[in-house]
Amino acid sequence: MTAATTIRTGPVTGPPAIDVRGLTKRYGRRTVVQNLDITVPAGVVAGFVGPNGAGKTTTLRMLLGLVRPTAGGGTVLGEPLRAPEDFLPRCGALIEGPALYPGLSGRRNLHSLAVLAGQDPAIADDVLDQVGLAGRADDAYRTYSLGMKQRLGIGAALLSDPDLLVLDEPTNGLDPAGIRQMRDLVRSLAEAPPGERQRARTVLVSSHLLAEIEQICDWLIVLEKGRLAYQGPTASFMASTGSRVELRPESPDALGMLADLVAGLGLPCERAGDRVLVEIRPAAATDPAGDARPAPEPALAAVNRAAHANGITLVEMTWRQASLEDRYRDLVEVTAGGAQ
Ligand SMILES: Nc1ncnc2c1ncn2[C@@H]1O[C@H](COP(=O)(O)OP(=O)(O)OP(=O)(O)O)[C@@H](O)[C@H]1O
Repeated sequence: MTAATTIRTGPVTGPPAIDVRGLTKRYGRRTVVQNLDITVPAGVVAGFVGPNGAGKTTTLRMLLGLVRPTAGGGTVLGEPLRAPEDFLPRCGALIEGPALYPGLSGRRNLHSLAVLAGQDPAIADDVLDQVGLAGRADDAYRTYSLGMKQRLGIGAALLSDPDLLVLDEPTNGLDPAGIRQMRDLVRSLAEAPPGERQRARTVLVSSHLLAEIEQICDWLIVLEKGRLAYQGPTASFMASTGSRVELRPESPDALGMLADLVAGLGLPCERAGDRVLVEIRPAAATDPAGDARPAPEPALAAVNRAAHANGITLVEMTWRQASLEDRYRDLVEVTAGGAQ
């Protein structure tokens, strides 16, 4: 399957792939997942992000019927969470390192798994191609790099042609090249060659590598201390981040007046070296009541005009959009002191 011949099947309208409410897990007196409402539309690549110990693996295990929730319920692929036997045949998962035979080749490993599952072993060859291992299919598994082992593990999860694929930290321990290959693979898994796959495939991938998630996921779920910190389109998450503009006047003597002018326009700012740093907050985050602050570009134009009208020449205006990391840090601060 090549990128040129693939089309995206989702996101699609229709019932969500995952729709759970109040999902909670307690171990003894410790609540490790608290009251999660998660909705993942069918056909998206959804990123499940959170620091170590946030409860990602526990949640994924609950969604796959491997751990019984203390409270909460809902549906996976339209079937009740409490009846995993009804949806598991349509799921594939890589939750822990793949359990494959070191002495067998990649092909033999997948053939054996297919036969054990009562499937046509020929599917193993398609899957090897899909995960980029066709060229090394006959080498022993133990000779594979960590990235190749992970990709073969994903291959094993793909044997049943699942509608929902769950991958727990597939980039863990990989070098930058391995991460890049995994990123391309994960994206391609929600796509399908024309005519081959009529149903949308949903991929739920967990990671603490926010930059990776930002690049490959349409949908984002952020977990912090067992609680939901954000859920929605990745693009909306990014749009709700603020940005910062750095202004450098031609003369450092103008810094004080420039800062006053910017503050007079209602924009928070501070002086730093030969610059004035202006914070441009998204309107919704700044004032939920709807008292919108200027959007970045009109705000910049207003700053520029005010500077010019007061005889200040700006020799630099640099606009830096806050990264996913910045936004994530904000969220983590807000939700700190959560479930545990
Ligand atoms: N079987 C268990 N018994 C007791 N506590 C558990 C059990 N499984 C997980 N926990 C605790 O639940 C919390 C969440 O763990 P979990 O593995 O779900 O987090 P995570 O977000 O996947 O973290 P990581 O990225 O480190 O794997 C941790 O504090 C962990 O120690």
